[in-house]
Amino acid sequence: MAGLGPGGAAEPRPLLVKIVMAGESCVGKTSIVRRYTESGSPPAGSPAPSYMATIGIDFKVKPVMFNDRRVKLQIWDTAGQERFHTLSTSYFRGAQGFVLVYDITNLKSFQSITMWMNDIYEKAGDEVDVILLGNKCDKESERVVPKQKGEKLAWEFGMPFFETSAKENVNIEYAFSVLTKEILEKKSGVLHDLDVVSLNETKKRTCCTF
Ligand SMILES: Nc1nc2c(ncn2[C@@H]2O[C@H](COP(=O)(O)OP(=O)(O)OP(=O)(O)O)[C@@H](O)[C@H]2O)c(=O)[nH]1
Repeated sequence: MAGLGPGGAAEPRPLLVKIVMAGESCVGKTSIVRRYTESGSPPAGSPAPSYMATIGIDFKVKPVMFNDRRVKLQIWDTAGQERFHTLSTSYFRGAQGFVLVYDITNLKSFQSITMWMNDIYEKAGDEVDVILLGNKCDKESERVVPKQKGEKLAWEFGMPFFETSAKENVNIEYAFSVLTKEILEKKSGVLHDLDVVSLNETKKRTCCTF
């Protein structure tokens, strides 16, 4: 149900948007979600934490405002390891948006993007909004995927593209704001209304790492 605003008027419920992170293992999906949703993330430039693979699935909620409307971004962080592929892609259904990530220092992660797009189309349909991120752009000396290649692939699929660094906090907030805008401008009519909840709330469900 709707809550009461400061003047006693009924406030519309927040909109729920389901976004799924996708891409190969170790490209930085969890780090990107943490950077975006956790105010306590290590300052840009901190040493990279040791890698802990996501096992199964995990989600966080990020409250944002869009055109004076409260929105809850429910961001699902899937495991990139091959052995979790069936489980991870089963969460693609019902998503309104995808953040598809490769690592600019890992050619295989870039070459797998077309396969991930096929999974997205198959499970979520071809109308869904997707953005492509070339992550770890702070590691310029180890780059093996030129920026132009990322731009070209994104252009072929008709999706926005950004190079990002979860470590240095480059383009993370901006990339999510572009995706949120695309989703809400196109699909606001079919998004779910939710009960009013605190906008400061950031929930974490299962976090299974080893
Ligand atoms: N230099 C640098 N390292 C990063 C960046 N993003 C992530 N890393 C590191 O890359 C490793 C893998 O990051 P994760 O976020 O766990 O990768 P993931 O894609 O979630 O991996 P899975 O859970 O296996 O799917 C970790 O050691 C991170 O600290 C970045 O932007 N720059």
